[in-house]
Amino acid sequence: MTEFQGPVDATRIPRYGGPPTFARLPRIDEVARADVAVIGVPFDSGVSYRPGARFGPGHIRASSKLLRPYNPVQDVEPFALQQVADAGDIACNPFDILEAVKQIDEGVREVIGFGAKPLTIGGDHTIALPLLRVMHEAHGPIAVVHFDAHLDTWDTYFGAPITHGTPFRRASEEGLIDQTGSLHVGIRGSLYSREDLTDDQVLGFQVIGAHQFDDHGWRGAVERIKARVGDRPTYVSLDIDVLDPAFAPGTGTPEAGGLTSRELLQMLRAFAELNLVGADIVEVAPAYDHAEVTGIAAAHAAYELISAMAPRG
Ligand SMILES: N=C(N)NCCCC(=O)O
Ligand SMILES: [Zn+2]
Ligand SMILES: [Zn+2]
Repeated sequence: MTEFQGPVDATRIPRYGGPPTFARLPRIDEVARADVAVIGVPFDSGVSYRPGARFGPGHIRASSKLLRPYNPVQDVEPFALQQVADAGDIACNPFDILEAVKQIDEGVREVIGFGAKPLTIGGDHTIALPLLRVMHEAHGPIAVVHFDAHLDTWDTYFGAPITHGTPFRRASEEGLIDQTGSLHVGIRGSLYSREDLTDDQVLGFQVIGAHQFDDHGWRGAVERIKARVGDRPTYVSLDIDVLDPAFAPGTGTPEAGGLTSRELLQMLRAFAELNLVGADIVEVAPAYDHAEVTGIAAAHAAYELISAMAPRG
C-alpha cells in the first residue's frame, strides 16, 4: 500500500508549534504528488461590505492545528487514504480584479495539472469564478452545490461585473455550471427585489432556503442535493456566512437566521457519496472573529470535505 505523508505527529511536536500549513500537512513541494491540494487565495478586493477575507487563508490554517488523523463519523483517515498537501497562497493583485482572476486561474490550473483536486481557502467569493473556469476546463459543465446566505447571482455592483456578489451569474452565463444539477443551500435575508429569485432560477439554480431547515432538517437538504446532483462531477462552494453569525461571526456580509456548524458538517459528511471534484471555503474575515470560532468552523468543514474526497475501499 502507498504510504502518504500525513500531518506532523502531535505527540512529538506540540500542536501550537510545527509547520504553519493546513492541518500541519506537508507542503506540496515536499511530496512527489498530491491527490488533494489546499490552496490559499488571499484576495478580498471584490467585497461589497466589510473587507478582510484576504486574511482568511492564514486564519483557517492557524485554526486547523487541532485536526486529528481519524474522522470517526465518516470512519476514514483522510490523510492516510490520499496525499493531501498545502500548496501555499496564490499571489494575486489587490488593485486589479481582472488580473487577480487571471492569476487565480493560472495558479489553480497548475495544481490541477499536478493531478490534485483543489480545496481552496479564500478569500472573498469572487474567487469562485476563476475556480469554476478551471473546473469546467477539466470536467465540463459542473454541478455546483453552493452553501451561502446569498445567491451571488447578482449582475453588477457599481457597474463592476466581477465581484463577490456575482460569481455564479458569470459562471452560468459562461456555461461553466450544469444548469440541471446546481443549487444554493442556506439562502436567507433580504434581497434587492423579487426578480433576484426569478433571475437566479433562469441561471440554473434551485434554492434550499435556511428557513426550510426547520421543517426538513439537514437530512431533507441532503436528499434534495443528492437528487439534484446525482453522480455528476460536483463542486462545493462554501461561503462561511451560510452559518449563523453565532457560529461564524468572522465574515463580511453576515445575515441572521443561518445554519449551525453541526448541520453544515453533517451535510458535508454525506457528500462522501457524491462525485466531488473540488471545493472552496470563502469569506472568512478574521478581524470580526473571536476565539477562532469562524476559523475552526471553516477548518472543520475543510476536514469533512477532504474526508468526503477520500477513496473508499
Ligand atoms: N458573497 C457574499 N458573501 N456576499 C454577497 C453580498 C452581496 C451584497 O452586498 O448584496
Ligand atoms: Zn454570502
Ligand atoms: Zn457568497
